[in-house]
Amino acid sequence: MAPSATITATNGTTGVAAPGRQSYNIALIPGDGIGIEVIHAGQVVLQHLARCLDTFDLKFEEFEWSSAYYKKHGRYLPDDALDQVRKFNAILFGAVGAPDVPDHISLWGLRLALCQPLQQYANVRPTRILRGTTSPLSNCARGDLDWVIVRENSEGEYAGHGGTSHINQEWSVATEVSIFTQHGCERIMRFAFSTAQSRPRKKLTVVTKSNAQRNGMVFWDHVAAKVAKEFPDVEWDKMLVDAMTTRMVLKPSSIDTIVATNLHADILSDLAAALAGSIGIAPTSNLDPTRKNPSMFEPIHGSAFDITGLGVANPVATFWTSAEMLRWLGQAEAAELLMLAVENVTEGGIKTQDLGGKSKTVEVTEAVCKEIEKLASSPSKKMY
Ligand SMILES: NC(=O)c1ccc[n+]([C@@H]2O[C@H](COP(=O)([O-])OP(=O)(O)OC[C@H]3O[C@@H](n4cnc5c(N)ncnc54)[C@H](O)[C@@H]3O)[C@@H](O)[C@H]2O)c1
Ligand SMILES: O=C(O)C[C@@H](O)C(=O)O
Ligand SMILES: [K+]
Ligand SMILES: [Mn+2]
Repeated sequence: MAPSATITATNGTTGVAAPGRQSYNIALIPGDGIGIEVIHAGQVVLQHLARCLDTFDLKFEEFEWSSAYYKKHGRYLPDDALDQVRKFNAILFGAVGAPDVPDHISLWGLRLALCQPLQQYANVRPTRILRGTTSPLSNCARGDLDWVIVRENSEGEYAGHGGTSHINQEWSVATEVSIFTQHGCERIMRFAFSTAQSRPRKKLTVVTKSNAQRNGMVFWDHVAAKVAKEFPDVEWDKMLVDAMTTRMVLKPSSIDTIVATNLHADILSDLAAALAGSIGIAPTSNLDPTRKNPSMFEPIHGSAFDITGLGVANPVATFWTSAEMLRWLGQAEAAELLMLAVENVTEGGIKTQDLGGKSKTVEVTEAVCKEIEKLASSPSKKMY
């Protein structure tokens, strides 16, 4: 058998391009609100891409797990949900959250109920300014903001430890305990250092709060320093999370790869997306780097109740997410072509309102499909 080519992906991992024609089974979980709108747009674009390139196949199966399902069945997922999704090569997820369900029920019922048991411990959130879009920062050129945020995705502030007692008493008490384990910290640090190593600048910032959080975060720093020794070619620094927000705004070009805890990175990544132009463009990969379980890909944003049903949701975050999914599956060329098509469209001014445009979700989707067709049939297709 011919050896497979190794491809370095922007999500900091290596995908393996198989020698023959590949077919991938994708589980679609659109979820709630605009999640449904953007995932269907993503499916259209992915199907079109596969058809135009004709080098691999995609098969989709949609799952109705959502807040509507919860209201009907009293739970977000059936008992065998994990067994069902394990049969797929990847999961494309929209968002979960409904105005009439408490947010902690929806998040723990669906997103965390999938990514935690599937050991998708690395949450990867690249951000950059796409062609034809601008940063709200006045002196930030396109190349000045090109980051990858690595979010610890299995423990920390999302460990699920805590409780409430003496409810409705004057002495009510609630705890939310952050957990930092050697295993969890080491694996995410190793992933982050190797992500930094795979990028041209080989530069990592470890975000912390070890001045105030004197146990977990001191431990986090200690593990970072230990793992750093395995990566002598990666230049790294450490920054308190509050100061990191100012650095992101004032000195964006000083940053390349970032690693932060589950909560810190959640907050920093929404900021990063906004600084790159909009939360409507930013992708997320929930990766199980061991590949024992399927990884899950989703736009960074939520279900956006305020714009649900208006047809104005930006599908670009889902398109970029889809490109990251293809890269993870070993289809790096298709991913490149998809991103080229997306940026040709944003550069051409076909943008939703969050990017200052007037186009609807469906218009952006159609424009990206047309662009894919053009690029796929162009004789210089090998240029991307
Ligand atoms: N991973 C997830 O499933 C996920 C992520 C974030 C929030 N949520 C849930 O979503 C619900 C709403 O949360 P929120 O309002 O804090 O965050 P949100 O990301 O849904 O929306 C924040 C703001 O950004 C805008 N926005 C988001 N995506 C957009 C897009 N694609 N195009 C244009 N504008 C977009 C929204 O209109 C809103 O004004 C809550 O239930 C929350 O728990 C889920
Ligand atoms: O914090 C979360 O996990 C929910 C959401 O804000 C996300 O970023 O996925
Ligand atoms: K999402
Ligand atoms: Mn978030």
